[in-house]
Amino acid sequence: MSAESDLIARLCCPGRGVPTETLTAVITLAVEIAREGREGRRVGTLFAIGDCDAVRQVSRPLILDPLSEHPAGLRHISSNDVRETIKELAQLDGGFVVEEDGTVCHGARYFDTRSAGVSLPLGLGSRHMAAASVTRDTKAVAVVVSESAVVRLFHNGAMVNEITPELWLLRRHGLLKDEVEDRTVVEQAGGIAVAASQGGSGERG
Ligand SMILES: Nc1ncnc2c1ncn2[C@@H]1O[C@H](COP(=O)(O)OP(=O)(O)OP(=O)(O)O)[C@@H](O)[C@H]1O
Repeated sequence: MSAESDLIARLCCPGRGVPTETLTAVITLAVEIAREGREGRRVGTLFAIGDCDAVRQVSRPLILDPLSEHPAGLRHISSNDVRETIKELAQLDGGFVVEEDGTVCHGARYFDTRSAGVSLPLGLGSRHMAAASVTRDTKAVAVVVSESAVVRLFHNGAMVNEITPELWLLRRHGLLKDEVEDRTVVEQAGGIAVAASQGGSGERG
């Protein structure tokens, strides 16, 4: 099992309720947004996945919601139409809320943010702080696309992985050799540690 699929499996533990397929689909979409941008510009956005009732309590719409009124059956993340719609909407301020089953329920959502009790590397801005905050206040897992074209995963109020889109795609297509170095964040009891690890065989806390 690779370092990333190992981490995804742990983030998708039964207590959290986010299935592996949903988290993998969101990360893959996030990687596409990071790589493609939109109309020649870099795009960043945020996905909060799971525990949607609690996430709604700590967030609010920034505009009339572009997604929520459509039938749930038309809003699944596996649909090409939905993925292209999300890529378009990702240009707006705010982020998306995704149900455990992969139904995208809200877009352009602002997440209430408090910095107390979150763990964030210096240099990251308010979008990442919002992701850390929503995962501290709920059981959601958050995926951030940075305008710097990096994808970061958060849970329990902390960043747990930093994904380089090209490495993710190479690994998914089986083209990444094990010795290629990757930057992996390793969960430890009560916190996290950042480690430079060998792809597919990272150290474990
Ligand atoms: N609390 C929030 N909830 C949802 N979206 C937010 C929130 N705070 C900021 N954002 C979004 O993040 C955008 C970028 O903000 P900022 O540059 O401070 O974040 P950042 O963490 O540095 O992200 P990036 O790496 O993409 O620049 C804002 O324009 C806004 O769309």
